[in-house]
Amino acid sequence: MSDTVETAARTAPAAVIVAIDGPSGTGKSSTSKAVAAKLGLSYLDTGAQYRAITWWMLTNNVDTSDAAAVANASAKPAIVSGTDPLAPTITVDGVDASGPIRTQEVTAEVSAVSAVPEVRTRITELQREIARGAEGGIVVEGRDIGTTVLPEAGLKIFLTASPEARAARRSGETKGADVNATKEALIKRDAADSGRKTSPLAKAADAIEVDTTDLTLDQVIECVVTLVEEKRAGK
Ligand SMILES: Nc1ncnc2c1ncn2[C@@H]1O[C@H](COP(=O)(O)OP(=O)(O)OP(=O)(O)O)[C@@H](O)[C@H]1O
Ligand SMILES: Nc1ccn([C@H]2C[C@H](O)[C@@H](COP(=O)(O)O)O2)c(=O)n1
Repeated sequence: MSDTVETAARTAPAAVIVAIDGPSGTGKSSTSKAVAAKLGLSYLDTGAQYRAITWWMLTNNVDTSDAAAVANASAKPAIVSGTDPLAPTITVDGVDASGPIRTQEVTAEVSAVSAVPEVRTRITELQREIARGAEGGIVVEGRDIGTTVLPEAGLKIFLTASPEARAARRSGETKGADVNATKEALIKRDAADSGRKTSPLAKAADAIEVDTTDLTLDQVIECVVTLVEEKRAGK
């Protein structure tokens, strides 16, 4: 090994896999992106992948209430995720899907599609492949990352927040949205995601829970950055 390579190997922080799970609207995406950008890690939004496959089902007239039909079609779409935290991307069959996957229509159907075991197997394989390929480390956010997708993750965080705080945050994004209706929709989606048989939304036994109800986004980011740095330092 040359001196330069040896020095780089000694000084480069160890590649870490960070799993960030939690219910809807707890701040997983905002926190994960910011933490990954600050620490030079890759970033994977696994919810976007489930949304992408749901969008494909809807645009290809697959009945999303028919689990067998969804299972049969689950291998068809080519889903590609870009992992730069400053510009994450998602394409389906080569088409940019970042806008269409955020529609109400997709949000309403994504829990049903993501509960189908064949869909989970397919998307979980993609996620593991991406995490394995992220040589500098990665922050992966979702619902079952710490429990099922990457149980070997070096650091697992489970974000929570009260339904009221989460609804207020979401309503702030869509001006004029009814906070109570938003809250009911969040609670319904969490119940479906927690209640499904295959790898439900759950906190891993070794995850650190961070209640973000009374924290600003900056405070949550700082807290997670500190936890990653401590992990890298072997504390
Ligand atoms: N601690 C916080 N305080 C105030 N607002 C926050 C906080 N965390 C996140 N937000 C805001 O709440 C909204 C939802 O956050 P975000 O999309 O990161 O949540 P999420 O857990 O990824 O949600 P989902 O699972 O539905 O994708 C965003 O508008 C974000 O800016
Ligand atoms: N690891 C994951 C990530 C997401 N899902 C499902 C359940 C969510 O309701 C949906 C959309 O996720 P969001 O964009 O809101 O983070 O995708 C899942 O089952 N497992």
